[in-house]
Amino acid sequence: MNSLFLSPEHVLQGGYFNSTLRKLQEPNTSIEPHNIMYPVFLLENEEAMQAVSSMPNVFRYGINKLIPALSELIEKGLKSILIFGIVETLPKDASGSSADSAENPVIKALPRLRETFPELVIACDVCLCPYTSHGHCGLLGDTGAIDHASSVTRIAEVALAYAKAGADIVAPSDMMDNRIKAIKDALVANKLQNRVSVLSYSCKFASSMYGPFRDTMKSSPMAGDRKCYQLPPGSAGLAARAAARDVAEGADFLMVKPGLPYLDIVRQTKDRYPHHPLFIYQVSGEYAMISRCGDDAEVRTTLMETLTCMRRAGADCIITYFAPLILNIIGNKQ
Ligand SMILES: NCC(=O)CCC(=O)O
Ligand SMILES: [Zn+2]
Ligand SMILES: [Zn+2]
Repeated sequence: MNSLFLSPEHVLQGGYFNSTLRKLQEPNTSIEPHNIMYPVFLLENEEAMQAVSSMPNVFRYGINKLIPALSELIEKGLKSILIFGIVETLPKDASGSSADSAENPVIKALPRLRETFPELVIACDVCLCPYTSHGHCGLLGDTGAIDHASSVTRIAEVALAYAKAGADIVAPSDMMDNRIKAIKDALVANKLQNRVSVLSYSCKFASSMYGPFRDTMKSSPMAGDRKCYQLPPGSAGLAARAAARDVAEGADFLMVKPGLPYLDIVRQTKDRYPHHPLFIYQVSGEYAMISRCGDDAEVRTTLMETLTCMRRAGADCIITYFAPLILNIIGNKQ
């Protein structure tokens, strides 16, 4: 009777009955420190430290508070960060001039971070929205629509300024067409091409899951939305073309953002570009959801399951506000 239901070639459970065997069944899904990048919010006021109300356990730091916080995390294994500058007193204007002025918090902090943490990989988000009066990611022309040529020129200028100040990676999140080529050209013209890489937010969707981040950064557009430059959530085709374009323009690394609802795009991108390390941005809305999914233990297991699935889908590195918690979890396991 039993044999009717147990045809040997259909028995799978013999292959995963203990944890070592289960690990073998999950290839390339381990979470090690180099698989994690930590986004940090950097304030102008060097002594400030503010909690982010919409994101539990996330803070905005002035550089003098950020350095000790990072030291602790680096001791636990942190390998890379992604910096977002926030201006509070510096002017926001039509050209986003505070993005790369001498007073910009990122420009000021980079030499100190570089010197204090020589081994840390420092990526800088490159966008105009935190610095423009209108809050759009590019510059606007007379009609109020994005002006492509001036936007790309300005984005490349800002990326170059961060590269010169000490960034290892510049990460344009603006989604203006052709910016990767403009940035690569600027790096080559300044002989920085072999010590600065470009992480393209290649497949960045116009998602509703950026809400807590925009509160934090005060970077919502004053009017309109970003649907004319970020990708429509249902479009796998545009995501494929955007990745292809960025690869052709010389992107070193690709990204899919947000993460969890877009794992099909992660797999599609990895399959087409297996030789380009692929990042996922686990965005603020994902952070908020997982943070509230249950008690501490449930948050931890849900988080680690999510990261495992992101790795399974093809992600090499996950940009996540959970980095401090992840370092604790994987540190305790080893
Ligand atoms: N350019 C960076 C983002 O838009 C981050 C979004 C998020 O964490 O919600
Ligand atoms: Zn932006
Ligand atoms: Zn953005």
